[in-house]
Amino acid sequence: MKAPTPPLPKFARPAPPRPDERVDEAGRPVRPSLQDQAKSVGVGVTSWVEERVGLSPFLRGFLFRKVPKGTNWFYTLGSATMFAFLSQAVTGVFLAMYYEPDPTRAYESASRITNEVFLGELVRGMHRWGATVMIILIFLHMGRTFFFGAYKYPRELNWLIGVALLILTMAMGFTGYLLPFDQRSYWATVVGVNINASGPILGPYLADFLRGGAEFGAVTLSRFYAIHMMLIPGLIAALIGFHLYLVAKLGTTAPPWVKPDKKALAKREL
Ligand code: HEM
Ligand code: HEM
Repeated sequence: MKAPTPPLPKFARPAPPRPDERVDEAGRPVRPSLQDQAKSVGVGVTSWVEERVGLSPFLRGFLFRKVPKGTNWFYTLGSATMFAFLSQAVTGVFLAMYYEPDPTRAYESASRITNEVFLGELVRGMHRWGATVMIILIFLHMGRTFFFGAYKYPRELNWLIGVALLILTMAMGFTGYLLPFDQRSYWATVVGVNINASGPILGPYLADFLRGGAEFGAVTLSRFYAIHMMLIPGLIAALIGFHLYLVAKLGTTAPPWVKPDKKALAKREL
């Protein structure tokens, strides 16, 4: 008699038989077909990861979630903003490989990127114009969510996270602007920091924090560089993650001209 199989721990699921472990009715091993062998290279790797990570229910829920009738191109503006940010991150990392955050070297290193580094002019141009594109897209996306009433219950928190993302994105533009360290970027930043200093109560402290003391100098540049390269991108990435989690959890707002589908609402499908 066959020995009973020991019970699996509660949390474990029996693994499906692998192509090379299959047996026929008489219990003889079945040679995997060529197709099975080919599958085990690609699909095998994904299922190996999936069996251990278990992300597919989450991904399926996110990628195949229902969206209301009437969803149109305006709904792509959030994703477009996200891709602008990703493009900024990729081009920014390449710029950081050549850029030197030192007052005596910054201008020279930035012009070396434009004039000498292979494709440097293209990458720097993409980063410079990408910054403007991201700001335009974020405002258009904010306009879409405002005019479609997507800030109302239950999405108020997502709107507030959006406001934080807007402020952080503008702070990226401000901190990045100093980095080329030419006359224009230097004096524009001096003016910007002085405007901050004129704010009530916290203003002078914020200006001291940005300058790294009472005077503009080498510390100011490395501070702006660290804030631009690490602090704010980390915050933006984390907030985008939370923003998207809420979009998936709460669903998408229907356009104002589409009547709510009461049946779907009752079933909490939208
Ligand atoms: C992870 C993300 C990012 C990294 C690693 C990064 C890195 C850099 C570096 C190394 C520079 C100096 C090179 C240069 O001046 O050409 C720079 C410049 C700049 N960055 Fe970023 N950046 C990032 C994201 C952003 C974002 C999201 C924005 C704005 C929305 C932005 C706006 C700027 C601007 C305006 C400049 C000045 C460009 C110029 O005048 O040449 N950056 N960035
Ligand atoms: C880095 C900036 C941002 C990124 C990457 C981003 C990304 C997204 C994405 C991908 C969506 C879902 C698709 C869509 O509706 O477009 C979304 C929805 C939403 N976003 Fe943003 N967003 C950003 C900034 C903002 C800002 C500035 C606000 C408002 C102040 C905002 C408020 C919202 C709201 C309320 C929704 C829900 C829309 C709905 O239910 O129809 N987001 N965001």
